[in-house]
Amino acid sequence: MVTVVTHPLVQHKLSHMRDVHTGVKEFRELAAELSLLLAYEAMRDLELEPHRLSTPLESGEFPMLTGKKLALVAILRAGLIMTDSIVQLVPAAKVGHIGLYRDPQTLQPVAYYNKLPTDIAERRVFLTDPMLATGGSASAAIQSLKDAGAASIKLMSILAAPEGVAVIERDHPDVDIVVAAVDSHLNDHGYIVPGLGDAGDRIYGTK
Ligand SMILES: O=P(O)(O)OC[C@H]1O[C@H](OP(=O)(O)OP(=O)(O)O)[C@H](O)[C@@H]1O
Ligand SMILES: O=c1cc[nH]c(=O)[nH]1
Ligand SMILES: [Mg+2]
Repeated sequence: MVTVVTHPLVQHKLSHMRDVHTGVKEFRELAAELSLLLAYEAMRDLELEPHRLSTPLESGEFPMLTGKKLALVAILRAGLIMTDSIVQLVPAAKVGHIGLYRDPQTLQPVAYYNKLPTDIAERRVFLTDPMLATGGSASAAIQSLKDAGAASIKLMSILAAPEGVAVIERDHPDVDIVVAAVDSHLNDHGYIVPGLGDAGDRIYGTK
């Protein structure tokens, strides 16, 4: 299932991220803010259970998070900006990292790092990468999460191409996707059009 978050705040911030005139500082801030808004949607179905506590006026039962513990997993590099932001909302979550880069010629993902919480199998996993383009990187990252035992995985991206969404639906039909927009198509270099350019380079100022 793909959820496109159409909230005006999300769409407004995304348009600023797309703008070629938006500089590194603002791009980074927007990515972090958008990540919080996407997490608000992606975490909508977290379970609550009543907890007894006293307000200054009376005692009662009030809802608090329960159920499975959480893990945030970033696909390096660009996914880091998202986990760094979202962990503010769920400070008890563990954070994992999967290092992948996309070979510019073949567009195939190349793995270079993997560090996941040892109890990932018992956690609800929120995998972050701002860009879902061909879907190769996200599909490989989901496979390595499953190989490590993860059974509940949601993918959070800022922008997707229809091609990437189709790859995840084909390879991992059990994984829900939350995005701010699904764009038109990929160009010959595997870039999302109209897109926002190279997310990693725009976040870290490497171009
Ligand atoms: O869906 P795909 O076609 O696999 O492309 C998407 C990947 O490309 C970008 O990373 P990149 O390879 O530029 O690495 P970086 O984050 O280190 O810049 C992006 O952050 C995704 O991980
Ligand atoms: O458009 C794209 C495609 C892959 N990676 C990016 O950062 N941007
Ligand atoms: Mg990049």
